[in-house]
Amino acid sequence: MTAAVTVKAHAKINLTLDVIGKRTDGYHDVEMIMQQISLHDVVTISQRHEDLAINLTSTVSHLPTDSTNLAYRAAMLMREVYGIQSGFNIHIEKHIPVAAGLAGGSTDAAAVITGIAKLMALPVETASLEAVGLKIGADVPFCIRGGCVIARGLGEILEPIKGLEYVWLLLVKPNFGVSTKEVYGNLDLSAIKAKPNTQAMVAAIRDNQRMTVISELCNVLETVTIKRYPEVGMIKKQLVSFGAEGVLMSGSGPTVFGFFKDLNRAKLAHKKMKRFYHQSYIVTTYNGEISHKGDMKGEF
Ligand SMILES: C[C@@](CO)(OP(=O)(O)O)[C@H](O)COP(=O)(O)OP(=O)(O)OC[C@H]1O[C@@H](n2ccc(N)nc2=O)[C@H](O)[C@@H]1O
Ligand SMILES: Nc1ncnc2c1ncn2[C@@H]1O[C@H](COP(=O)(O)OP(=O)(O)O)[C@@H](O)[C@H]1O
Repeated sequence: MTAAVTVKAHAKINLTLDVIGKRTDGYHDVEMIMQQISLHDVVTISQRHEDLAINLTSTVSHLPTDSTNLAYRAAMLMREVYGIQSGFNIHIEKHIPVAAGLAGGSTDAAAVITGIAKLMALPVETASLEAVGLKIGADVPFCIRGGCVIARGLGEILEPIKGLEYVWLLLVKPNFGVSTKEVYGNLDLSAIKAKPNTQAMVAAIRDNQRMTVISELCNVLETVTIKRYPEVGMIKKQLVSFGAEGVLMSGSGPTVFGFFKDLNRAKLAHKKMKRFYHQSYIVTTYNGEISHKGDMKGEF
């Protein structure tokens, strides 16, 4: 049996995000296009033969190492669902900013689920692992699937689509985080004026119509987060003034991403934004190892 498994846990952005309605359980039905990006954590998992403990370590001191860490919960759940009689050591090399709208916690949980399945050579289908992932959070099934999808339902009904081709993006995370629960909780569906056109975005991605992709960027959760944190709107304007062709907040925020024509323009804007926001990263879209041209964790 393999001694340790290492998984790259990629972050995501939302190219569109629509909320269709509120459900009776308090959750919301969504329709959104999710795209993985090159920025990733590195999650290493090994089996503990001596006990049943989950021993989690990470490179950042403020990240919880107990059952409030989604990666920890994922390991507990895998043990329970598949009757695994051993513990696990999990190490997270953290690069994705926390509480940022980039699915940092969800992707670590997804990496633990797929990592344990591989480590233990479990004969399971991806769909079963996604069902386990949904018990942790709405974004976890997508993080297991990867690439680019239209996500519906809570975010777990996944329709894979052709991914956005290699695009240079600058991510800027303000120096605060937001709670996804609070953002959905403060959403007033009747106040939403601009809704995404999911099919128009799918067609623009498929046909590689860059300018149409940019004009179709739309996230209804901006109505909540930008109202509460005007700084997010200011970052969008700053990115445009520094050369971004299109800008949008990812997920519930507060991270903003901007599209850049080439790496040089992205680097110029990055230099300017980094003076105010140390958590800013040049990244690319990510559609799997084969099509990807490098290994960037956001080191620019
Ligand atoms: C907004 C999005 C967009 O991709 O991402 P993030 O900004 O979190 O990255 C997702 O919908 C977030 O997914 P995720 O962060 O996994 O959500 P969960 O942990 O399952 O839920 C956190 C809270 O958000 C609310 N929630 C979440 C998903 C959903 N479809 N409807 C909801 O109302 C619920 O109040 C829930 O208690
Ligand atoms: N492995 C993890 N990485 C990041 N955050 C985590 C992790 N486990 C639990 N969390 C918690 O989950 C919350 C949401 O973080 P994160 O998943 O990064 O944000 P988002 O859902 O906005 O993408 C934070 O309060 C954070 O403390």
